[in-house]
Amino acid sequence: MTVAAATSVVHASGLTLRYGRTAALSDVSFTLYDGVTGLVGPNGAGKTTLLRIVATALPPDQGSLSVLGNDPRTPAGRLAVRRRLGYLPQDPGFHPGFTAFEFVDYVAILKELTDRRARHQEVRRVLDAVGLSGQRGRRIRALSGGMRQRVALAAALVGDPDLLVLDEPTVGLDPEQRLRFREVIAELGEGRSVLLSTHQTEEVMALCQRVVVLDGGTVRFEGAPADLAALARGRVWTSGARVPGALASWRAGDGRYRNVGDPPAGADLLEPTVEDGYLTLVDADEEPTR
Ligand SMILES: Nc1ncnc2c1ncn2[C@@H]1O[C@H](COP(=O)(O)OP(=O)(O)OP(=O)(O)O)[C@@H](O)[C@H]1O
Repeated sequence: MTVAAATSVVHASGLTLRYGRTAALSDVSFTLYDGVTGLVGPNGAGKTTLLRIVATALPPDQGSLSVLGNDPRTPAGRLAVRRRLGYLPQDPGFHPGFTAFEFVDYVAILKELTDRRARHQEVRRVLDAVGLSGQRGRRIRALSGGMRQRVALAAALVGDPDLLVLDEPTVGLDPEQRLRFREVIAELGEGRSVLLSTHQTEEVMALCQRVVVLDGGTVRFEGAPADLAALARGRVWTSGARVPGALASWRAGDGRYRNVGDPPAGADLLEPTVEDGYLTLVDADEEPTR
């Protein structure tokens, strides 16, 4: 047994999935450890598809996958994974007539928490963890988008799972809620494994110990956020005007342009960010062609 296999929470090798003629994932391999891992990539990169596969909601066409030491290809393996998994899908499928408490309680019943008293205690605990204690009697249809997102996260936390799979958990949240959410997720990442997708590269820097960049259904990078940023070292500079040949060139708040690409001689180089590193790998303007 290799060291990675002994300590990894998820190990994927050669995952491939097609939707008809669309190759959503092609030969995807990665390893997930304890802590928070961010999955980033442009629209259509395959992030939701990969999260669904890890959460055992979708079987891959090819490739091998081990989740929490189980093989999700077998019914017993899938059951073992689902008992220890919290999954926040992109569309949690709320019944709008449920209250926040009723929805999370419903999920807790599906998670086999049969003792009513203990279950209700657990529902109150997870609603409290996401700061919704005061809203638990309100109907989901009357909650704001950010509150609904928190209800969905609470549902994913039921039973204190060892692995959390969160599909764009901070989408639609205001800056204050996003900070609070990040705090909750960072705490959750201590002693367990969290895999989350996000379009926010600053979130990766703030929250994640590791990052996986997916583009066009393939893994372009896997490692620490600082190493992703370092890919752009010597390739980020400022200028007074937009640089047409750069990979990316945008006007910053100070009126100067920040450019990523091949700098001209004598360029005014800047310290790269995670976003800069990401832009060296992924052409943000390119539409997926598969
Ligand atoms: N049910 C489906 N049927 C057909 N094609 C699909 C289906 N779901 C996804 N796709 C296609 O598979 C590819 C990957 O989609 P996926 O939703 O996994 O990407 P994503 O990275 O999560 O995108 P986004 O950032 O926009 O949410 C895309 O080309 C998408 O159009």
